[in-house]
Amino acid sequence: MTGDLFANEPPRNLLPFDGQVLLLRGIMPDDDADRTFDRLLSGIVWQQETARMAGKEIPVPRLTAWFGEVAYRYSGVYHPASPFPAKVAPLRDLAENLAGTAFNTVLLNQYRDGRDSVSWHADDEDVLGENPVIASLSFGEERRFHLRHKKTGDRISIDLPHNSALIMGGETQHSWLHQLPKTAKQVGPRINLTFRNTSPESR
Ligand SMILES: O=C(O)CCC(=O)C(=O)O
Ligand SMILES: [Fe+2]
Repeated sequence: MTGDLFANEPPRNLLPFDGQVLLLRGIMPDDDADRTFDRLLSGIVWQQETARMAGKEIPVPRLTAWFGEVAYRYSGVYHPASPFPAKVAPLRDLAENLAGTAFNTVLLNQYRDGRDSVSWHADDEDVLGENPVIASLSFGEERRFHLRHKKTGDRISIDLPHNSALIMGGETQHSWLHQLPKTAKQVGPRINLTFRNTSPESR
């Protein structure tokens, strides 16, 4: 018994228009969520990717990992298919159940502290198809997530707690950008898994 009067309410759409964003809390028992966080932090081979900006290779302000049943290209880098490891496979099953759709790729982000971030973007690559459903699982430190409408400038702010899932669907990626800004607060690491359904890319 959590004492939360609304614990069993269906989640409501957090966007006012042009898409659907749902936040689901407590997606697994707390012990499992804590264990999942520890296992991902220590058991995933985290990469420091770089992005080319004004002719220079700049380290992206977070660590990443990628797994998928199909090859994928992001930031111009070709990633051959790489099967889901045992630590991630059950999380895919959970994401599929929560979102009601199948996923064949996952991008993991580790935000080591408040200096790590992801800047404004939409997950609108052609290989994700029209109106993709994306399930984004959060473990570890709570961080704030922003959405900004591309035309109206409307802004939405959502705190993403440990052991939660953010499901984005409908027109969200056409109409809205999202970011996870840096914070001046002293914060510990956060891990995010972004499950997607991607069409295969050829080299
Ligand atoms: O960390 C997050 O919650 C968002 C990550 C994200 O937007 C992405 O990987 O495309
Ligand atoms: Fe994204």
